[in-house]
Order: sequence, then C-alpha cells, then structure tokens
Amino acid sequence: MTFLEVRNFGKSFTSHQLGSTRQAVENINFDLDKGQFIGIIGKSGSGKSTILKSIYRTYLPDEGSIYFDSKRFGFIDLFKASERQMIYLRKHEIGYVSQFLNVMPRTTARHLVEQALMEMGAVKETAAIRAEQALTHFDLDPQLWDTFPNTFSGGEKLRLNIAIATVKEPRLLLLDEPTASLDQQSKVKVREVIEKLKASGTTLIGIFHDIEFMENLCDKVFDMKNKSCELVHGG
Ligand SMILES: Nc1ncnc2c1ncn2[C@@H]1O[C@H](COP(=O)(O)OP(=O)(O)OP(=O)(O)O)[C@@H](O)[C@H]1O
Repeated sequence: MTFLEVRNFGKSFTSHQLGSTRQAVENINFDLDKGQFIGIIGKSGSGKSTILKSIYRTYLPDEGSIYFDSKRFGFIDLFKASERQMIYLRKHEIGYVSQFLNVMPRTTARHLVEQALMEMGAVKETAAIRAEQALTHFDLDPQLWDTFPNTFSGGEKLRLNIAIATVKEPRLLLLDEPTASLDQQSKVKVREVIEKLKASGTTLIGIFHDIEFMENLCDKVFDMKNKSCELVHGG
C-alpha cells in the first residue's frame, strides 16, 4: 500500500516588498511505498527544499495534496491536517533534518536527545543510555554533551540534529541536505544510520548534492527538471 502520495503539489510565495507572487514549484507528483527512499535532485532554487518543508508543513502548501499513512490518523492529507495533528505528527511520526539546528535554546545536547527519546515513550534511564549511544555514534565530543549547541560548529550542529531526529525512529524522515557540511567519516556514519532506519521500515525523502552518496541508497530518484521519477537499480 502507498505510504506517501504527492499529488499535483504546487507552492507560490508572495513578496510583500515587491507586491508580487512567484510560483516556486508546480505540478509535482510522486508516490512512495513504506520503507522506500526517494532522492530529489535538481538545480539550486528548483524547489527541492520547498517540497520537504511543505510535507513537514513548515510551509503551508497552496495546491494539491500529500497523503500520508499515519499510524495515529490513518491516511491523512497533510495539507488539510489541523495544526494540532501536525504537532503530533512532527513529534511522533515525521522527522526533519536540515543543515540548520532549530532547537529549544539553553538546552544541552544531551538533554535534547534525551527529550526526543522521552517524547517517544522511553523512560528517563533508558533515554539517558540511548542518548549517550547516539551522541557517541555521531562522534560528538563528550565534552560538548553538557553544553548548549548554539556555539557548536556547523558539522557538530548537523550531527546533533541527525542524532535528535533518528533516535525517534520516525515513520517518515525528511533529509534536507543532511551531509552538506560533514567530512567523509561523518558521512559514512550518516549513511550507516540511514541504512539501519531503512532496514527497520522507515520511509525517507532526501535531498543530497552529493549524488554519489545517494546513489546506492535510493530506490527512486525524482528529478525536478523533468518532474519524473525513476527507479534506481541496487537501491
Ligand atoms: N520562504 C520563502 N519566501 C519566499 N521565497 C522562497 C521561500 N522559500 C523558498 N523560496 C523560493 O522558492 C524557490 C525554491 O527554493 P528552494 O529552497 O525550495 O530551492 P532548492 O531547490 O531547495 O534550492 P537549493 O538547492 O539552493 O537549496 C527559490 O526561488 C526560493 O527563492
């Protein structure tokens, strides 16, 4: 059964400064089965992030629908979901990782990961153990665990971001260039976690500029240029 259905999706932005509206993306269609990984490729400004942000409802979409097979709400059109439903889905079912850290201020790295685990129902002791495992896996220096991440380097923020999103083992994970500022070794770690999540049934949508990184991971590639989806062999 289809897990995610993007139908005739479009989004435009209005500039109050210019007093005009610009169509950022239009007529996007693709499907995903549970456990599949789709990579989105296309030139800068073609609307890749806009698609992900609209699925996560950071942006309010204005055309089409995105049906998501939610454990809690059944097959739900994310564009019509209430704000309350979206808050639940972001907490429990849909994860989003970007290059930017957007977390509660004055909260330590350790606490952020623990909190993510407790939101998923882990008790404090289990959350504490699993948080340390995740921070270790993503090579975050233990000296940083009890500090606030606002002063972390770009790569450190990103690794923490990935740790927070992946410990929750979301049903759908949106990856908006999660390897952008990572070195080769960290990319390998991200890859390992993506493979693990995929094997456990997580459905993923990812934007990567590093096409090589994407190649053997994806089942499908959606090309913004011709708005077509192709199956990838060996994904
Ligand atoms: N919040 C916003 N307000 C106004 N315009 C926006 C907004 N977000 C995106 N856009 C515009 O929508 C278009 C698509 O942007 P988007 O970030 O989705 O592209 P992208 O393909 O992800 O680009 P890149 O690869 O450079 O990250 C761009 O022209 C961008 O300027």
